[in-house]
Amino acid sequence: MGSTLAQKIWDQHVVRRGEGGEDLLYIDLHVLHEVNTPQAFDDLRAAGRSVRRPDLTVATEDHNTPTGKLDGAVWELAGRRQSNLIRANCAEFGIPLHRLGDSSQGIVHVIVPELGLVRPGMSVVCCDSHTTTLGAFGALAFGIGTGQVEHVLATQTLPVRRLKDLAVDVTGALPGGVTAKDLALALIAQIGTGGGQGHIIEYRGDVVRQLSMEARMTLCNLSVEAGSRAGLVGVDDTTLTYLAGCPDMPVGTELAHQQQLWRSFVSDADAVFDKRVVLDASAVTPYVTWGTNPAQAVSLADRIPAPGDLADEAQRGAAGRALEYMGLRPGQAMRDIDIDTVFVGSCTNGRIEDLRQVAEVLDGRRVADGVDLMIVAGSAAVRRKAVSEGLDRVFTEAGADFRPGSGCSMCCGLNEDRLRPGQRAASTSNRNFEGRQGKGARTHIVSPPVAAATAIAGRLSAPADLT
Ligand SMILES: CC(C)[C@H](C(=O)O)[C@@H](O)C(=O)O
Ligand code: SF4
Repeated sequence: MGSTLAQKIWDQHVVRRGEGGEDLLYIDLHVLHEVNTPQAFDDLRAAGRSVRRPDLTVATEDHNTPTGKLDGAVWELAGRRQSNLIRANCAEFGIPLHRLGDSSQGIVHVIVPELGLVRPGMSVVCCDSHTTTLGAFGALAFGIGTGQVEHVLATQTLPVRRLKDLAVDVTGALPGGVTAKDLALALIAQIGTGGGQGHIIEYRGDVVRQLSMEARMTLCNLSVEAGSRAGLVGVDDTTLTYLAGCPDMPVGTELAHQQQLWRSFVSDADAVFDKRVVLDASAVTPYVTWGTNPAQAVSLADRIPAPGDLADEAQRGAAGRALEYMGLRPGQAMRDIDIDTVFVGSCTNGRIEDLRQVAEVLDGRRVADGVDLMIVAGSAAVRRKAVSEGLDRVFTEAGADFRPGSGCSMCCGLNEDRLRPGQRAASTSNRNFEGRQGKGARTHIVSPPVAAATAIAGRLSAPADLT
C-alpha cells in the first residue's frame, strides 16, 4: 500500500515514535512573529537554554505593526512593545528578523514563500494557525502554541499527535469569476468548521492542478477554518516553476537534482485516505459569509438562511446569535447588504495575484460614496511589485487607500487598522468572528473580485453585477 503525501513527510521527520499516538518530529523551519512568542523566549531564558538552530529559525513583524505612513506613524504602544520584544529576543538569540520598514518585511505566511524558505517535503511550524498556507508547496506546515514554540526553539523538534488524512477532491471545472477563496468557503460551508478536525487535508484533482501557487496558498490558508491541522497540495510543474524563481535556489544540475527529489512529494496512486470529500467546482459561485464563523456562508446569489432551516440544533442556535450580532434578518438577499468598508489584504488574499484581480475590477471605476476601500499588500515585496505594474495608480484613481506599509492590518484588529463598532466590512481575510476586525464590527468574508465590486457598488456584489 502506498503512502499519502502527508504520511511521507511525517515519516521522514520522525525522530522518535511515541506511545499514545504522539511522535517526536524534526522541524526543518521555525517561523516566528511578535504575537505569542515573548513568553516562549522568557521561558527559554529562565531554563538557561539557547536556541538550538537559529539558522532554521526566522522572524517577522506583522500583526501589531502600523500600515500608515511609517515615518510619522502613531504606533500604538502595545504594538510597539511587542515589536521591541521580538527585536530584543531575535538579537539575543541570533535569529534573523524581517523588521518593519525592511524591504523583506510582511505577513509571515506571505514572506516565507517569497524568500524561498519553504520547499517541498519540509516540516514547518509557526506560532500562527494559518501556517497551513505553506502546505501549497507540498510541505507539512502547521500552527503551534507558545509552549510548543519554546520546545522547538530549544530542541528543533516537537511532539505531535498523529493525524488522519482527508482527501478533498475538487472535480469539474472552475467557472469564470470563481476563485480559490470561493472554493474554500464552499468547502467549509459543506463540511463545517469542524469537518477537518484531527486531519490533514490534501487538495487534489484537475481543478487544483490548474490553480496558481497563489491560489493554492489561499486554499491551504483556509484549511484551518475547516478545523484541520494542515492542508497541502502535491508537487507538480507549477510548484517547481514558482520555486525556480525564488531567491537562493540552486541552479543548473543542482536544481535539477532538487526538482527530481521535490517531485516525489505527491501521494502514491494507491495511497489510502481516512476520509474523502468531493467538491464540485462547477457548482461553486462567488461565496460570501453572512454570520460569525467561516462556515456561515452562502452564494452571493442566495438569501440568508432561516436558522430553523439549518440541519442541527447547534447550528440553529449559532445562526440566531450570529444574525443578531451581524444585524441581519433571515431571508435577506446577500446582494442587498450595504457595506461601509472594504478591506483587501491578509495572508489569505494579500498576494500580487489578488491585487491584480482587484485592480482589474477597479480600473476606470470609482469607489462608491461613503465607502472606504483599504488595500494592504501582504508584504513589502508584493507592494513593490504592484507599484511596478502600475496597480497603485489604478487603486488611487478609483479612490482606494493603498497603504504604504504591509502586514496583517485590518484582518485581525491587533493594530491601528480597525473598524468602529457597528461598521460593516467586506473583507478578503479569513475570519469573521465577533469583534475580529474591531469591537462590535461586522465582517463578511469575500474573494478579491467580490471585494472590489462591492467597493464600487456599496453593497455585496460580484464584478458581473457592475454596469
Ligand atoms: C495572532 C495569531 C496567533 C493568530 C493565529 O494563530 O492565527 C492570528 O494570526 C489570527 O489569524 O487569528
Ligand atoms: S493576516 Fe490575519 S490570518 Fe493572516 S496571520 Fe495575520 S492576523 Fe492571522
